Amino acid sequence: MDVTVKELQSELAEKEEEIRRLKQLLNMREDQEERLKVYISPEVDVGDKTYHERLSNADISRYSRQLILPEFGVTGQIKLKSSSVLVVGAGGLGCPAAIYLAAAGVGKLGVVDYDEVELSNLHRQILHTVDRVGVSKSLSVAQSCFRLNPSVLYIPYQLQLNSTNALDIIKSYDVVVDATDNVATRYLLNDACVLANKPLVSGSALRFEGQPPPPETVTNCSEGGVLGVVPGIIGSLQALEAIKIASGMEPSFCQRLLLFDGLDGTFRNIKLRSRSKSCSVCGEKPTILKLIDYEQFCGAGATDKNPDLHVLSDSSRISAKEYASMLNDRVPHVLLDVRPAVELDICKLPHPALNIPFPLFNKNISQVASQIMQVVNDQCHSTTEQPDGSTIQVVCVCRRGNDSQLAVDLLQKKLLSTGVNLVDIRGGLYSWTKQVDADFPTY
Ligand SMILES: Nc1ncnc2c1ncn2[C@@H]1O[C@H](COP(=O)(O)OP(=O)(O)OP(=O)(O)O)[C@@H](O)[C@H]1O
Repeated sequence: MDVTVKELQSELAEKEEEIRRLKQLLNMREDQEERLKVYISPEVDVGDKTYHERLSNADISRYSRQLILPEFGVTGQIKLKSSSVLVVGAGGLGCPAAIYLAAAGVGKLGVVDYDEVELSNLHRQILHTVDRVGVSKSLSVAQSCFRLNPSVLYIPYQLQLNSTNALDIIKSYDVVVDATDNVATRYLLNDACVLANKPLVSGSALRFEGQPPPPETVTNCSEGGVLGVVPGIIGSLQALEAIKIASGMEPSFCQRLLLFDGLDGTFRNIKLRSRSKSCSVCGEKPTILKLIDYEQFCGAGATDKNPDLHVLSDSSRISAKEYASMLNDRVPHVLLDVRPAVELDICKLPHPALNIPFPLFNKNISQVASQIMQVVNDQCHSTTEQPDGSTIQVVCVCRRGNDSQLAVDLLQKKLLSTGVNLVDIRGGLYSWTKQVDADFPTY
């Protein structure tokens, strides 16, 4: 009975939250419509596209500094105002891209993102705010842009762009900006834009670099890290390119790739080879005539959410709570932390740990295994047997409980004959915060 009441309460809370968000969206749309009546100049409707013939006085004041640019001028502004841009991804790249497109006066701005704002987004996803943690990212970006320029029509899409919905959404926009963070969506957007004949402006930013990384090193901001200003620079460049295309100016990166290195402050501009006649998407005899399953094609998910690995059997895993009891009971063991050294400065479990970052396991497992055995032997006075005859435990931990499993798996094969008992902490430091110490930081 209790469970049912709890379930109903949580369902009710979810519904209330949904109603709150829908009300927010409705208010925003109503407000927008009101202001649009004041701001928008006379329009001529041609099919499903709205063309503006002239600029209002408010437009002239607002855009005056770009109107006096001979390369852009009134013609460019009117074209921009008649155009629509879809920004896919409302994160580190999408925020700067969207705000500059809105500020410059694009006519319609669509923003796609399935995710919600998290605290760890705010150092670089600068249109979201502390009070919007938990709110839809696409809505949050639309709200921030609306505050800057209410004359733009904003369409937030809280959904994951996939092979089923992509063409339908893309077809009502003139330019598409890829501000996502995973390979499957990048392929999807490429093919969808070729099929729909829409220009695509792609960008990527990781660590200190604004460039696509080599496939074997593909990671994401959550794993690889990123200095917030780097996506700011790349997203702004994407906005510039999209504005040029939408306003009828010459694009700069057609068949070109710009590489940015924030560590040494350099830009490199690389010429790409021209369209291949044999390309299966845009070649002379294309074989891809409709969107395919890009997650399967890339062998990777279309979100950067890390799936939980299940590599070890239950007997090789302990919970964070069980480890806390081990510490409490002073059970002798070796704690092996496999996170990169830089992450140890952020937080550590309350027990001295041997730190061997996980990439070293793949590089030289023999050396790693002997390093661990040395520490185990030192601790047990040259024996793996404890006074009561049981074997000593090596407890492996990482941030989320994926690398720790892979590390234990590799070590178990290597140390099979030594009698060392290897386990990992299920869910890593995340579950330590959840199960043992709510004050322990998560990152
Ligand atoms: N297929 C997709 N459809 C809609 N949104 C997408 C899709 N793929 C990625 N995104 C969105 O693109 C954005 C990419 O931005 P970014 O990498 O800065 O954010 P993040 O995923 O929140 O970062 P972190 O890795 O720190 O969690 C994310 O908000 C993500 O939800």
